[in-house]
Amino acid sequence: MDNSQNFIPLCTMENKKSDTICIFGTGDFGRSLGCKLLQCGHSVIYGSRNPQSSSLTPKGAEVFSHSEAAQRASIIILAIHRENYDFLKQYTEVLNGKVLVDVSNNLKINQYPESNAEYLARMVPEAKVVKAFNTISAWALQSGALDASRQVFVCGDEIYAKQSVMDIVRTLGLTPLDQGTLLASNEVENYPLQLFPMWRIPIFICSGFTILIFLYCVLTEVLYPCVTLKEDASYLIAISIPNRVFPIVSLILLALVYLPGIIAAVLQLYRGTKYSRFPDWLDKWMLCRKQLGLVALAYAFLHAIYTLVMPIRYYVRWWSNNYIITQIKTNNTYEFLNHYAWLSDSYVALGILGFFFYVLLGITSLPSVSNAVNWREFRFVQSKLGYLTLVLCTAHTLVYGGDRFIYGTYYKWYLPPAFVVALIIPCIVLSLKLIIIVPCLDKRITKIRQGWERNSKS
Ligand SMILES: NC(=O)C1=CN([C@@H]2O[C@H](COP(=O)(O)OP(=O)(O)OC[C@H]3O[C@@H](n4cnc5c(N)ncnc54)[C@H](OP(=O)(O)O)[C@@H]3O)[C@@H](O)[C@H]2O)C=CC1
Ligand SMILES: [Fe+3]
Repeated sequence: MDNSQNFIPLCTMENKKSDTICIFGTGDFGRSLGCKLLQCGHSVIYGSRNPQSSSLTPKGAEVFSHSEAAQRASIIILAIHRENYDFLKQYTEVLNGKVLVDVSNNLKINQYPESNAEYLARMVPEAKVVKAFNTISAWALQSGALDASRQVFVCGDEIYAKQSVMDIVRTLGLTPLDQGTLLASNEVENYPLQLFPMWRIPIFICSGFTILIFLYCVLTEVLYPCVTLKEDASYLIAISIPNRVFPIVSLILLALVYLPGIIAAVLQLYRGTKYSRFPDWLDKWMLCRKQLGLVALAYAFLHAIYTLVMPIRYYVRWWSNNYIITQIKTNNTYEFLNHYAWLSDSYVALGILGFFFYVLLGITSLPSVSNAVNWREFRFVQSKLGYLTLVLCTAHTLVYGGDRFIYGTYYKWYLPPAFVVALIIPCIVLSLKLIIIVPCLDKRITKIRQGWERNSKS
């Protein structure tokens, strides 16, 4: 049966606003959306199980039975839970050719084998099902607090139906994002249920390293002196230990941003082709590199701030006063060591430059900035400047370590393992990168990446 005559695409704003929009369900979402539609100049009617007793519906909207309401409109928004869709079976006739907007969400990701919108399309095959509005909450529609969620994902198989819904979305001051056909509805329905999916692995890795290194520092710098020397060094927990943890974790995370790219290059070199899938773990790792880098930047920021407050710390002031008083008492002047001045200035300079490029990397990863550069420029900044940052930060840590070990007046036995932990991954990444950029390997990898080389291993 051809029902295309039943549905007339809405082309102009004038048509759009005069066309009646029907909402099935007078619950929270139905009422909020209806209210917003009325405010924006649309004519709204409701379809309800109990048209007489629906007293909470917004002023200016009439409430009818489902079949009567459906007859009066060409667009019907279903503000009803999927579990209650069964009643629609009795109205398939009147719903033929109408645009049915599915706004439903589920309680769990992939709760049903097929998406709610596909389920609806199967139940009312002659209707034009469009998925929309599920990412906007009733509360946000009511209170106008739409700052965080102005985007409305829209998908559907019928292009005109989808276009009409997108036009309505625009008249509400929201931004429609075309997600394609109903095949995308599963993803659209899962979207509001996700909790920072791309951030999970970075936060997990970062928390793991933070806890381990923090515990190591507390054990060696607080508990060990407490047990062996009966010394209370617990004040170190507030600033000294975090300021050891943040740079170490930051450097490790920055190296972990570049490690998957190197593993991928080694794999491609080994396989001799790019036409072969990476293992799943590598894919996931590659996808969360930006988030890893941003967490690393946050830790670098903390390290910078913690370092800046050093001079106003009681412990540091006491230590430096004591140092001067000791010289006076012993009538002794410690000589100025030129190489020591060089060493300490070098690690500070390397740290400042490393931090500067770190921030630059963070800024260029912002969508508004990355949109302003082309792909090659973006790759240049993220890759070349990224490696430069890694080199500077690794050098900063190495020189700082050298400063402590060679000339430091307070060399401690527990520092070398901490430096090894901080430097091992960055050093692996940098050495592998040095090997990969050897001209013959670099040429080969360029060939592979441009698809000129395929071999039997693919
Ligand atoms: N609340 C929110 O913030 C959001 C909700 N949604 C989606 O909107 C839909 C509605 O949610 P919400 O308004 O919160 O839910 P409510 O429970 O508040 O409202 C659901 C409405 O569905 C109707 N209904 C209930 N049972 C049946 C049935 N057996 N047969 C026919 N109609 C029935 C009722 O309307 P009546 O009595 O008039 O028939 C009821 O008011 C859901 O699919 C939800 O996932 C999407 C985004 C955000
Ligand atoms: Fe530092």
